[in-house]
Amino acid sequence: MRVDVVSIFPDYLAPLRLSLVGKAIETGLIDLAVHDLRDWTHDRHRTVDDTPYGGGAGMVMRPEPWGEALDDLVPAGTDARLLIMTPSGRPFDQRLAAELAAEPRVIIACGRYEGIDARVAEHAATRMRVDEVSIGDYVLNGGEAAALVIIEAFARLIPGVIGNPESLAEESHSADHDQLLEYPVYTKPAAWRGLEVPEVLLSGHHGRITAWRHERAVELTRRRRPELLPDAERTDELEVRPAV
Ligand SMILES: N#Cc1c(-c2ccc3cc[nH]c3c2)n[nH]c1N
Repeated sequence: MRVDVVSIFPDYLAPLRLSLVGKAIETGLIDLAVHDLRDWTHDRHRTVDDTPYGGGAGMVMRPEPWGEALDDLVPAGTDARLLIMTPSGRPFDQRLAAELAAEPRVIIACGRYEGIDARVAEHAATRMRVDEVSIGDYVLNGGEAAALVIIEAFARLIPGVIGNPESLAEESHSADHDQLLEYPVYTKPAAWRGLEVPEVLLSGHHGRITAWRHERAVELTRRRRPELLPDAERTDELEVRPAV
């Protein structure tokens, strides 16, 4: 998979060279290129922003550099998916991560200031698939942090990136796990600061362990994210429980 990221702060994406995503890049599973949007400006000050039409605070990113960047990165006839990071975008979730993991080509546009001129998305959509995406209902200063999150989320789903693909199956929000939150995990020592590992996990009884883990996953999901519960697991009674 080829991933291009365009930003005025390309160094912000340096952490992608670390850890699992970094290994995937080294082994060629992912071909990552990070670009400085200012390389597509032509004035002495390498200007990427201007005042907003209609007034208002802040500045808006000019369409011309973005248009030229996308022309170069996505030649006519190329099958590519453009993600534009924006707080007003569609919520990013595991389903979209899985979709992106199957794409041959993803370009990620990281805006700054008050955002990117709306015509960039409009024009790009005439020749590629465009998704305006948000990683959550809070406001960042730019799209780079969101790009890091999204790239990590989909890169780890690419076959070969995670050593043991079985570990993907039981994760929170994974389609294989009924969209339940992940059950609590424990490791040695069996007793730590007076706190014991649940006995069932020491029993070696795999059937009981699987059942216990599912119960904990449902309980946790009901308490923290009831909207994720399948209908069969929902209960209407108000559960007063310690906030954990
Ligand atoms: N994705 C996402 C975002 C953003 C975001 C994205 C791009 C820009 C450009 C200027 N400000 C931005 C905020 N804020 N919160 C999110 N979930």
